Amino acid sequence: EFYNETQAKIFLQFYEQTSRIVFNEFMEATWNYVTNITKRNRKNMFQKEVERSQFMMYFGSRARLFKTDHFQSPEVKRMLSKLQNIDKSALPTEDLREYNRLLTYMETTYSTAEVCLDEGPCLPLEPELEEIMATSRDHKELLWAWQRWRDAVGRQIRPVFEHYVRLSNKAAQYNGYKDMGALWRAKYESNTLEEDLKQLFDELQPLYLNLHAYVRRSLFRYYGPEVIDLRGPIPAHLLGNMWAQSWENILDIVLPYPKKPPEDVTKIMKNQHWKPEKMFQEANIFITSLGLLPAPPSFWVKSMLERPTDGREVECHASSWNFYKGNDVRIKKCTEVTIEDLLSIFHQMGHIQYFLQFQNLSVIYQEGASPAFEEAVGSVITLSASSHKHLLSRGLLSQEHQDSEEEVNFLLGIALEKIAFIPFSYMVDVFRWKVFDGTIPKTIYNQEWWNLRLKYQGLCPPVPRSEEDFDPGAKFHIPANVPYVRYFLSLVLQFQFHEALCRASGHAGPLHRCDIYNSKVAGKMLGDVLKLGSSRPWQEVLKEMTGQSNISSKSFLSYFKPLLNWLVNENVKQGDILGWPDYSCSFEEKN
Ligand SMILES: O=C(CCC(O)(O)[C@H](Cc1ccccc1)NC(=O)c1ccccc1)N[C@@H](Cc1ccccc1)C(=O)O
Ligand SMILES: [Zn+2]
Repeated sequence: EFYNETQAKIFLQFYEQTSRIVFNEFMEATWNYVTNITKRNRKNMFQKEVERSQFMMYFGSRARLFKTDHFQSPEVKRMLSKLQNIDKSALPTEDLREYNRLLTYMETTYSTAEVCLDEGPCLPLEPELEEIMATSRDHKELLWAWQRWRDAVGRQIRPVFEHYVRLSNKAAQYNGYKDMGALWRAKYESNTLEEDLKQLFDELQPLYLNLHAYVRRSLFRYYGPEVIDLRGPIPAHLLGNMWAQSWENILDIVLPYPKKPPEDVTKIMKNQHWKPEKMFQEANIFITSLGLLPAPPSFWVKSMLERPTDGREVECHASSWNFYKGNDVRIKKCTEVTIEDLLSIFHQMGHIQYFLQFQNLSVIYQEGASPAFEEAVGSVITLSASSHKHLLSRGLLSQEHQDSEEEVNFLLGIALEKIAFIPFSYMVDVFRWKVFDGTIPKTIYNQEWWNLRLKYQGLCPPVPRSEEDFDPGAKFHIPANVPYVRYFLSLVLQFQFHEALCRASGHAGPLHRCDIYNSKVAGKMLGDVLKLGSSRPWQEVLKEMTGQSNISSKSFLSYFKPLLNWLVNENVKQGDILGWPDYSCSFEEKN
């Protein structure tokens, strides 16, 4: 019955006013729960979630009634079509209650899990277990933490995961998609997404294969032939990270020129008595130096910058929050004083900057141009912040210049974070898309997870796995129902942004020496992208910023070109092969 455009505009106006209130109340209730996990707060969160879903159902179903074909305004068309995708809110009430119970159970199990020593304390993931995975060089201790975390989390999530999958697909179908993977992919407004992803992955593969071979050789030297097979996959507990997703913490083991070790920025931060608040101020200083918006006063009051010491249970995985009310934006992070956490804070402050820049847009457009844009904003600033030039200018390094060998050491450090992340960030949703579309049935979830870990990352489990285990459940985004391919696309996009911002700031020379700090030109270029939110297709936004309308691996490859030459040389010198033809970590004869 609503046909004409005028009524559509009135309908959207009405949505505009009411949605801010509903979303604000929902965000407050969710925030109260994740920063103080109690029964009462959970009940209140569920109540607000039901109200939000009823609200979305009302507007989502009415938005479908408009025949927009002959509407004049593309804006009205775009807004009405975005309103129609209401995700889980499309579920009937009983299914929705069940789904929310499952989601909260999985996320809370992950957030409150800990591993107890036979006698004495129980260790949570952050910071204790992550600290062990990052710093221990005893492969038996690493195995202990790796295996016990998976026992504590993955095994608890396994029984409910198939119900989560079933209800996710039901919700997707109510929204007109064949399964939840299709709904997630639709967010990228591209009908060539999967081919584009595959092409980007193939273009980056030579970098990864050479890094993998080089790291395997280094681990072979360090842990010996009983642990490492030079023609096989690498055991997943030896890479300095609970999920082997980024390997920067084992730079000391793999350092190309050990006689010229880089300064330990974490140690310098601790010597200079850095505190979490100062780390956030440091990121704020960088961002405002670009002429972008500062974190508002309420940010410093309302955020949770450290794990509380009053015994409250909290969700520690870092996240940034928009409360759709004036300038109320917050970060929740259990910050430790380390360089890794400082860079993670830059990532979070990127999300905050997006919120601040698009806050005058319609609520419907208050999101990134694509989920990859949201993730790339903070990470592109991190690329400048982690440069030798920047850390030196901020007093976090004291050694003036880097000779060519020190530069290789530096580039390898960045490669351990960024290149290692390529296959992991690609495969997490390859796994979930196959689970959603039924290619991977529930009987072989774990076996298929490890088949993909072997195929893409060249890793294997350090001990035999079974279908009682559910190792994907040990990674936050899977119990938390957060899509992951956004980080793969962000990995490529952040270098494309970096090159464009560096060029705009007048940088000349190798990309890895660029620091856009203080560049108002770069800041304006970035701000103009963020102001658009999701009001325009991301391809148009990218074209305006970089001149290209497609995501391209060219910038990523040119950033690491100097290192690739060195790695290829090194691997040839060592006679190392690329890949892992011995496809298993045979446990028997080694341990
Ligand atoms: O998970 C994160 C950082 C958290 C976040 O900022 O991406 C966070 C994830 C999250 C948490 C709870 C609910 C939903 C998503 N995302 C945000 O806070 C966020 C996302 C979109 C808009 C606004 C905020 N990083 C990923 C990948 C990554 C990114 C960058 C460097 C290293 C690693 C990881 O740790 O595996
Ligand atoms: Zn993020």
